[in-house]
Amino acid sequence: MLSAEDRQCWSVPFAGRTVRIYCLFFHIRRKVSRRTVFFWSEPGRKLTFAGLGCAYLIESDKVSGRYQEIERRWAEIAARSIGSEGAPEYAGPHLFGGFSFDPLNPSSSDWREYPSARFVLPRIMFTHREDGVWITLNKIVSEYSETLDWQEEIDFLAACDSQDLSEEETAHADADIIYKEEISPTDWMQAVEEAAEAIRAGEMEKVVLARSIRLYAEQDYPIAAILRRLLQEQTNSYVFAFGYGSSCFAGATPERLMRSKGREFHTLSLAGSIARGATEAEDQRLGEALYHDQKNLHEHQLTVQMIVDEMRALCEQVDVPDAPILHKLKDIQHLLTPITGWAREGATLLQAVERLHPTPALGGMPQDTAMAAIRRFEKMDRGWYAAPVGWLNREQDGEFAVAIRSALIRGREAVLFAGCGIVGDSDPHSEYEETALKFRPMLSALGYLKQEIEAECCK
Ligand SMILES: C=C(O[C@@H]1C=C(C(=O)O)C=C[C@H]1O)C(=O)O
Ligand SMILES: [Mg+2]
Repeated sequence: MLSAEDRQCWSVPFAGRTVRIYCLFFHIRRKVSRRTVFFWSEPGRKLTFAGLGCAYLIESDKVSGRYQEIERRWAEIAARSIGSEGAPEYAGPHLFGGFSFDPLNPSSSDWREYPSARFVLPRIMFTHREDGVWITLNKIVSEYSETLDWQEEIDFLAACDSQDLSEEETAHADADIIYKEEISPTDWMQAVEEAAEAIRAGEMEKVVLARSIRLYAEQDYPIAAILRRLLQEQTNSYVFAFGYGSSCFAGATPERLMRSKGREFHTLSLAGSIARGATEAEDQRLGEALYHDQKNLHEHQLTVQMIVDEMRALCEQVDVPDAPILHKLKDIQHLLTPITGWAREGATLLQAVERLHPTPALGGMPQDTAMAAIRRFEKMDRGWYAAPVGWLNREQDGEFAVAIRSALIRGREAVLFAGCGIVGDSDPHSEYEETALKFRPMLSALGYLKQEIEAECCK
């Protein structure tokens, strides 16, 4: 165990100096192309993981059965892990990865590095908690392997020089945007209107429609600096990044899908949104308006209903409060209902993920009709956007969040995603405005909002 000098900043004393974990990882990735990296930090930042390299890869291109395949293959490896006895709970072998939103939707070239399911046991993993920092090294060995040799990992970590690292630390995220591309707002609002009509005609109850914005910058986007900004600005959200090959999918999502520890299962319904106010009084007024707004309550309640039904199938006992609470983030406030359960014997985290995904907060209701409507109306590939991403430990416990407020970044190009729940009385213009709020965390991390403000000031 290493002691952290500056616990607030995810710093570790390493190779004679203090480095920030996210810098270390994304810096190394930039230097050594085609590296696999991930980053995961819980809301409140009590637990942060960062991983580098791939000791073992588990993928599935199955349309159905992808959750079972990942679970089965991880259980085989995890059951045979040696050498980590006595490691603290959050160190030792952990598996990180995610699923695509809709394996039935044809995949676009943007998402070529993000298949239907991809999970990685990292070669090197940092765990950062309030009580310390651990480094885990993973290697797959067979009964014929000779002595274990970690020299390669150690040399690899020692190879990053401090000067380059400090450059990465100070690199600011404000890449100049030279080009912005998005689906025409009128076309998107037209799709929302058609979806709302289909709902009023009784075809379904709710569907979540998303849109994307594509940005081209003058230089490559600096991933470490983008993560630093997300960590600083989105304190109530999970900050995540999955870097495969030349791409990095990163974001700051407030939405837990499922966390399991033994038989304790924790999930939530997060749906229904309004802006934050410029003053405390305005903020309170907006919060009150959201809390009593029938359209938003309906959007929220459909999600609660589906999650509670699925939780009842998985759990012996399910607890759900009668009313939601307000959940305030930097740019937006939501309705949130926490839902907990005591799992039936044998129920697993990935079974829960399979049952819940997509909840009506990301898909709609009924699920199948909503998925077909998304394919018809959206005309884009969501890839891993709005899909489950997270981690599992050796006991098959872990946590998954849905990857919203996110962007797929490749070199100088970034594609951002945001969506919203459409119900019968949705107003296309307000839904468009709601997606605009949901783009803000990533736009700000990419340095775009600052430029917009500067442009406004210069007018
Ligand atoms: C789909 C997104 O957000 C979801 C939709 C919400 C809504 O419509 O009110 C609220 C939270 C999320 O469950 C997104 O951020 O892209
Ligand atoms: Mg909404």
